[in-house]
Amino acid sequence: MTIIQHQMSGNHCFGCSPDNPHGHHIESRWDGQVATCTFQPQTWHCAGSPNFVYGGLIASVIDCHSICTAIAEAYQREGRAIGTGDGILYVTGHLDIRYLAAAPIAGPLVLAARVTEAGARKSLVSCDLHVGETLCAQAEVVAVKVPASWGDA
Ligand SMILES: CCCCCCCCCC(=O)SCCNC(=O)CCNC(=O)[C@H](O)C(C)(C)COP(=O)(O)OP(=O)(O)OC[C@H]1O[C@@H](n2cnc3c(N)ncnc32)[C@H](O)[C@@H]1OP(=O)(O)O
Repeated sequence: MTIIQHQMSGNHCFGCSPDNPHGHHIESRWDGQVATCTFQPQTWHCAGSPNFVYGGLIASVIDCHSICTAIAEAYQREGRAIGTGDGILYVTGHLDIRYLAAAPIAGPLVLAARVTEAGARKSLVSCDLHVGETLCAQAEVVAVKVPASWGDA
């Protein structure tokens, strides 16, 4: 399955660049409809309790995974392999997360995202985050298309 981040050059993102030494290095696997991501939290990613994952970390991985899903779907809509031809870039316009159950720090966090609506300037992405059988968070993301030069600004 295609790893979205491995197809894109010039990616400095804290959440998903393979080249950012301080980042989370998330990897989003795209099957043409759904993108999945598995993220293993570390003990220092905890919330007030050492046993549960910090909500900001959950937001971070959902954000990045969802935007990369929007990017992958946009390339597909144009009939191009990810990262080929003129760059396609989306940024987060709106991130709406419902934290439904505390996520055990033992993880792993398993994310599944899909584009639910796609327009010329924005895409809506829905993302679920499970640990085991438990749906811990559910998010709706507005991904807004920006010029590829945004990545170099
Ligand atoms: C190659 C590497 C790739 C790596 C992936 C990186 C993932 C990183 C994810 C991030 O963290 S990105 C960083 C956090 N986000 C930002 O910094 C974005 C800051 N905001 C902006 O730059 C602008 O406000 C934005 C580009 C989002 C919108 O400005 P525009 O002037 O381009 O939007 P415009 O007003 O023309 O609206 C275009 C469409 O988007 C919609 N829209 C814009 N901002 C929105 C918003 N905030 N919420 C909801 N919808 C929004 C707007 O309604 C409209 O919808 P319609 O086409 O249906 O009319």
